Amino acid sequence: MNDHERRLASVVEGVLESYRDHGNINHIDGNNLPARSEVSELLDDVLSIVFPGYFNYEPLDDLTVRYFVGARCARILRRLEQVVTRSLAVDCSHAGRPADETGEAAHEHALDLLQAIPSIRAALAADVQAALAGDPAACSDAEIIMSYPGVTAIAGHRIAHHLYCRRVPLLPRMIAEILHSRTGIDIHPGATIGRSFFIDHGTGVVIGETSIIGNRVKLYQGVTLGALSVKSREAGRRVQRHPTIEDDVTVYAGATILGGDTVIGRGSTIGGNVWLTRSVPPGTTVVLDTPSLRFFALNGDKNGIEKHALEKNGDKPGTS
Ligand SMILES: CC(=O)OC[C@H](N)C(=O)O
Repeated sequence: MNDHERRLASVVEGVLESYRDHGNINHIDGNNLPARSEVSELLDDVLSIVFPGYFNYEPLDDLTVRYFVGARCARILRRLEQVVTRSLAVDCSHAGRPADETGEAAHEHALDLLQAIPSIRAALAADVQAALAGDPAACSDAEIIMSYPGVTAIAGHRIAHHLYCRRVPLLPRMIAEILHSRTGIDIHPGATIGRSFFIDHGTGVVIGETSIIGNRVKLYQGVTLGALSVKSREAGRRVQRHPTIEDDVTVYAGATILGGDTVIGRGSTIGGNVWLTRSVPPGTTVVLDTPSLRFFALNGDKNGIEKHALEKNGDKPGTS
């Protein structure tokens, strides 16, 4: 062995020793993990049948769409089976269970997701409509579907949430993080989100695992629906850690709403940069009085509070 080879051998020994010392970040049990790139491609395949014609080069018409959907469904089924099998195997290995029945379970999960596409599409049709109705800058469905990060995020979320609710491990979170890196919007797949949901702009939005969001809710960039304190995994899993946002609420840019007991009552408006850790009743407008950093929360006096904020700040509450 020359000096170069000796040094290389010693480097390898050092790395192997670190594997023995820090086993929690090794995956050396012989099972393949789902690759991030294949999950990303799988997500694109699903999106291509959810929004047909928008994300594929071949033009579709009444005749070709049937063959397109057939071919894509077959490919999604095969790819999903593979990644779900591997995801289930990771869970089995953590729990010390044999992974012998994962293939059959994966087949069921894959079929189940494909069967859910029509209902996922129904929800997304309402989300796209909410974007068109809620943003004067939006010109068409095509513009929204092809360019709005909020719509990409909610589309992927509705797919990931379906898998999460059926207890598919790992994969829903991988989908969520792929969407996070594509859009800047971080929605945990566990979050429950109602109909006609719209995130405008979107960068920096964080929606935690146990958040519950009602119908016709609109969020702007930088909104956090977060946990009030970090709990241990065991304690945290049993309780709601993130807020409930009731129907018809708008939350403006940069607002932070925290805690599992925090309920934003229906029809409320939460202004830009507000920090909120307690509930507000229906119809409340909460704005940050910037000069003195005090909150104004008035129930049912939307005009009064907005006027006050205008007088104080010389600007509109919230930003868009
Ligand atoms: C969004 C958020 O506050 O997350 C905090 C932590 N990851 C939890 O889920 O409790």
